[in-house]
Amino acid sequence: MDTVYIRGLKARTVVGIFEWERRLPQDVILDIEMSADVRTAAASDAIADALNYKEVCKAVKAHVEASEYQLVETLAESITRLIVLEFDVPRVSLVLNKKGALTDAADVGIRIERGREDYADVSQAEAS
Ligand SMILES: Nc1nc2c(c(=O)[nH]1)N=C([C@H](O)[C@@H](O)CO)CN2
Repeated sequence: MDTVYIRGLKARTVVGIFEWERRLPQDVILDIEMSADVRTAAASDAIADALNYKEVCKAVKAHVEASEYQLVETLAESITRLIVLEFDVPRVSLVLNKKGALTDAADVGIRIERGREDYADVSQAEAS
């Protein structure tokens, strides 16, 4: 399987457990790797056959900026769910970097990997 990736996607959102974090939006930086078979797009040279990374960026940024989660875990899970279900991606790996959250650390965050099987119940419910 091939990979379509996005690195360093920046979005501003309310995320955190402290009172000041509920008031002040912060930047999160996302690195995303999506499994994809790129052979059809390579043969046709048509964007319609490709996993369009610009469309993924647009959808993820809009989703993150509208969200208000407490934990990076919840935010990360919601992003992988969106990518798998809305873009029909078999497997996605996400690094969510919450830069500036801790003064004594360069950055903190979370890395998760999810696949269609993780959201199988949702896919079935939406199909019926
Ligand atoms: N595993 C996690 N630990 C912490 C989180 C989190 O979302 N997941 N969040 C915080 C605070 O909001 C922090 O970002 C600001 O001090 C602390 N630990």
